[in-house]
Amino acid sequence: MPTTPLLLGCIADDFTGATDLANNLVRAGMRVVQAIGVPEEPVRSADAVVVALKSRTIPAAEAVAQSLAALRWLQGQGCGQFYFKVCSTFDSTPKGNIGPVAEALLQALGADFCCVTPAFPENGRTVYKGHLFVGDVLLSDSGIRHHPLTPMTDASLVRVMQAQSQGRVGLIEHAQVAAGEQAICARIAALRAEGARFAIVDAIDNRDLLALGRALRDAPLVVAGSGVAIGLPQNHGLQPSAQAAELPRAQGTRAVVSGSCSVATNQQVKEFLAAGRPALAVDPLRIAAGHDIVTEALAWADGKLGEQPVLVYSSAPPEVVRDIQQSLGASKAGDMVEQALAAIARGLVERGVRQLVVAGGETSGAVVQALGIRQMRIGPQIDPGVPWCFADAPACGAQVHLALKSGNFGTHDFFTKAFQRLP
Ligand SMILES: Nc1ncnc2c1ncn2[C@@H]1O[C@H](COP(=O)(O)OP(=O)(O)O)[C@@H](O)[C@H]1O
Ligand SMILES: O=C(O)[C@@H](O)C(=O)COP(=O)(O)O
Repeated sequence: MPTTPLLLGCIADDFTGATDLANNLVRAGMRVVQAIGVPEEPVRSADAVVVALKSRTIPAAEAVAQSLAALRWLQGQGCGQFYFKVCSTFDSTPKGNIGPVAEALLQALGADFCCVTPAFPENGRTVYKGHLFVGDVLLSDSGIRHHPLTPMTDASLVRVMQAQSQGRVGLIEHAQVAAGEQAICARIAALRAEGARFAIVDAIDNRDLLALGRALRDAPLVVAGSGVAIGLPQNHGLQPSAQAAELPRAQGTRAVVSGSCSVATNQQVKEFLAAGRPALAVDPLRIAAGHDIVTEALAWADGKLGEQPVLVYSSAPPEVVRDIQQSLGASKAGDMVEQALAAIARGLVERGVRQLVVAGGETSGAVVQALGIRQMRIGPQIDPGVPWCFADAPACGAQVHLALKSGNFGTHDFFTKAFQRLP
């Protein structure tokens, strides 16, 4: 057992999501350690641990098994409350994995109900009447409808969650959330009395999330994007803190590896190219044809690494991704590209890159695993949802600053701005 029990035990379904959650907890006053997979040793000097899984798109039974293993470890650390971090765009397949994992966690905790909301207003994710908006448009009209692995075509979260769950899904509407903690608690009690297992919760601004956080003080489980995290540390007397954890000074050369095909990332790649910076495109069809893309990319990087960041990317617009998936299959194309980019990232760190931005959740998972990283310290925020982190990368015998950027997060100039934010 650690010296003091953890206040919050978190399980994130992907690696960028985990840093996003850790970032919001740190800003709201918690000391947070992010573990890659279930840790083998206890964590000391932390209020919360975020266990990062890569379970968003794997078969539901595997996602359940991994999440339960994480839960057992967190329970062993004395955690009093648990947080299942899902994507702010509710990315999931028709078979899950949000519903099956949430139900398994509830059962393991001996609980019968939990609130579910991906709302993250600071990043334009709001929920109203149970419908998820991304910026000004419904989820189903946003770029997420073209996601390579988890295209989201229905904005009704009650419907999406119900399709993945055995238990009944209800709704806590904005009027109740805006009325504050007591009204939310009353609505939760009513839904539980009606036999609902889940409630999608409307939230359109941080005030809503803070009220929801207070109402969830005694909830055993929360299923949410990172937004709700801003409202939980207050329940332990912790105050928001603008001071992110300090990280060591940055060293080495800089690189960006991007496997995200999301709208924001495509724009960030475009802006990097337009500035005439060194960039290399990776073509999935050439990987499939047996070309040694990894050696080619690293040979290219040998001549380019220096003062300015380099970019290696497979990011592409939806019509190009569609063609590639038609010829290779979506899952095979995804795996191949992830493995290639992960091997390239490892080669870049072996060549002295010590400041690495990775764009894409699945891509980040593959890169972090290839670097052998087990734990990350969370540092200053670059943009909402994306902090710098610092980690030992034992596979390369190095320490590295890493920014794991969710596909749709970050401003257009993220791939250059990020490096200016490091001490
Ligand atoms: N050009 C491409 N064609 C097909 N699939 C691709 C291409 N580039 C990347 N991918 C795959 O698309 C998926 C993108 O997911 P991810 O890395 O999670 O990004 P995001 O954070 O934008 O969702 C990954 O599995 C990646 O390997
Ligand atoms: O909640 C979010 O949107 C992010 O934290 C996240 O999980 C995004 O996933 P990717 O788009 O796959 O990076």
